[in-house]
Amino acid sequence: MTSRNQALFEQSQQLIPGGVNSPVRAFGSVGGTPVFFKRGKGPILWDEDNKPYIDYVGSWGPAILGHAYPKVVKAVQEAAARGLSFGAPTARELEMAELLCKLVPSMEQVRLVSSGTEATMSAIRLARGFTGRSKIIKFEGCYHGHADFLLVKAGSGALTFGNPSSAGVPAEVAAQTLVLDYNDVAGLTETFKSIGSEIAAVIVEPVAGNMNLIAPKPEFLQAMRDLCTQHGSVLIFDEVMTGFRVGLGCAQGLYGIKPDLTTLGKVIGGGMPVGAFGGRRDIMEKLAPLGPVYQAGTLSGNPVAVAAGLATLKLLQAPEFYEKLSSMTRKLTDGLTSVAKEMGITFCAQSVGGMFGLYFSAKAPTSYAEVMQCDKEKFNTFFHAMLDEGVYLAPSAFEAGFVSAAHGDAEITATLEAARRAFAKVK
Ligand SMILES: Cc1ncc(COP(=O)(O)O)c(C=O)c1O
Ligand SMILES: N[C@H](C=O)CCC(=O)O
Repeated sequence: MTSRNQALFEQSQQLIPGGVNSPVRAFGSVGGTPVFFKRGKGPILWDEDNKPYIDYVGSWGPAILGHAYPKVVKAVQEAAARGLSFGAPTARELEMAELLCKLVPSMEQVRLVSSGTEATMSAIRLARGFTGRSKIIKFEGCYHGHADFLLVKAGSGALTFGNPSSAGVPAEVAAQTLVLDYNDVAGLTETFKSIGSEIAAVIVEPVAGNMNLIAPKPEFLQAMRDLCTQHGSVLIFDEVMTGFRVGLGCAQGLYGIKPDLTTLGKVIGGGMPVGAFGGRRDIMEKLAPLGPVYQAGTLSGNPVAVAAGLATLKLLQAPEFYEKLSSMTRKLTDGLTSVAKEMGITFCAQSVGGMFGLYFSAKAPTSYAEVMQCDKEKFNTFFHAMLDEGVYLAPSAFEAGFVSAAHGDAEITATLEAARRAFAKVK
């Protein structure tokens, strides 16, 4: 690791807990010193020592067009020049709401917030206010941000650091969250059979991306749709990661299942802090100021953030955008799988749209239990070998990766060449 990164990390640890402003950035899972980035352009990031990396993290998903995309940067600059925040409605928020309601199949109304966590936290409160019930169902290894009632057997950094259920969450709050196995239709059906009338909401990542990547079995999503309808529970698709990442209609468009509420973040802010939740009109109308469920935000619908989001969403509607993104992502995962096979490494990879999973196992996992059986030590060796080669993968075996529209054949070829040398170190 180069010296300026190290010096910055040492100084940061004096002033910022763990030296980072979000735990997964700390390299706690893979070991070593986190990279401090100073610049990004297209698919490339440069660290503080000017070393370039092909980036497959994309700010954990938002950078779908690549870094510093000129039209998005221009939209931000123009919006900033008009005023940074008004704390009052703007015409651009309406434009954003119109676009989201047009593109997300189940969305009839939407409210903007400033992060994915705010979106999921608010959606759960709304579902509870709407149904008058308290209990919610989530799935082990899914991460929905850091609200108390969702930090129960959670994925992402919580899983990486071995605290899937955080300290500081009162036991009585956690007791309202039932945790079931992802892709387990029988477990879900059984739970609804015994306490269906008490369930306010089921929240799910329709493609799980916070315990590596787990694709949903279509019958799993269908079962939760049917059970929620049957028992009057609110189905929430947490599309903070999958929204506009797996397709223009999000995961719900891809799998043809309409949730009652959807949460969004990441891509819809184009790299700026934006989240959103929306869905059925009769549910959304329970929100203040119309209804009794309170929810608010000083910077909600911030004009600069909305400008970045709108510019990004407009560009995603270009013909064939998702076909090209998906095919480039598949080229990466197919390429990595075949290099590993040639070299006799037990490894596989898969993608959904522009997100992907890498597994040191013979087949792609379908549950949290199977993810835990992948070889984490091999992933860590591979991660560091790739980092040395100038390829920046997510610094944890429990995170999905992301390809942007700026990644082309040149980056994929360079990545596969790097992987050949990195796999040699895993052997
Ligand atoms: C599926 C999912 N939901 C919610 C969140 C929380 O979003 P944020 O980090 O913007 O609060 C994340 C990511 O962190 C996520 O991946
Ligand atoms: N897995 C998380 C989001 O999807 C990673 C982002 C973070 O928590 O810093």
